[in-house]
Amino acid sequence: MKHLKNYAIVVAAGKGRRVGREINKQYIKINNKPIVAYTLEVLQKSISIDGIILVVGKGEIDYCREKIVNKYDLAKVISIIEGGKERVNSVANGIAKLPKDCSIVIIQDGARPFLSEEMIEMTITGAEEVGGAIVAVPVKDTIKVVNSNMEVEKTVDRSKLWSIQTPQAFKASLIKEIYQTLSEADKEITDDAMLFERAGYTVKIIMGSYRNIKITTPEDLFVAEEMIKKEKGESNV
Ligand SMILES: Nc1ccn([C@@H]2O[C@H](COP(=O)(O)OP(=O)(O)OP(=O)(O)O)[C@@H](O)[C@H]2O)c(=O)n1
Ligand SMILES: C[C@](O)(CO)[C@H](O)COP(=O)(O)O
Repeated sequence: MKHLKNYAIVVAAGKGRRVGREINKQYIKINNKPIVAYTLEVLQKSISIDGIILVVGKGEIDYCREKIVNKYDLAKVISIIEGGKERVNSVANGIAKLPKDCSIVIIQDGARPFLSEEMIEMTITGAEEVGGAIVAVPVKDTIKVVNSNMEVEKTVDRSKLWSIQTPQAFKASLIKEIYQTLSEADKEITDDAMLFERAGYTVKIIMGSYRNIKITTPEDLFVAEEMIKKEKGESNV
């Protein structure tokens, strides 16, 4: 029987506008290493990942091959390809490049460098069991619905609300089929599980970590720097 494999798609083709730096946020260095290299290193180390497809911005392929993949010995990276207009289009480009022997695919934000090997293992197991599994944490704040006049309409019951992260893992056969139905109207899709849910498939929640932040605004960069310093024993925090 043919041995089936698990592949990761790392999407790093965004512009990082909200961080507001001149370079794309995934290449900002923390402790002298680009953010996306931290993300890729965890996948490289995972015994459950056989190969990685790295999706990057227009004109960034050569830079990524030289300054990220070769420099940090990321030998599992099998393709570096160009992304699309929205995140969902970058994921679609990655899915189109999946090798035929792919059993489970893990989709990971390049800008979320604190994933762990345990999250990878648990989402793969969850996807094998029910089709899809995503990492998430319970919402901590009180959540209110606010109208356009900045007045509170109501307070939502947060007991069922979870904040969604990556990694997100799916049976490759199902996610390939779903992404074939993608249309222009799907540009509002903010994670891969949304399409999976819409198609009626089950998505299991795996407990994530409040450390597993996405670098979205300048404050996240500060927090990420402090967490990395602390891991290396260089901080008083
Ligand atoms: N067209 C896009 C948009 C986003 N991403 C990736 O999807 C992840 C999550 O996206 P987000 O944090 O929204 O990144 P940006 O789009 O870069 O941020 P911003 O909206 O601030 O410009 C990031 O790793 C980003 O690089 C992508 O591959 N292709
Ligand atoms: C997929 C994701 O990380 C889940 O939180 C996120 O939705 C992607 O980024 P965005 O900031 O919502 O565009």
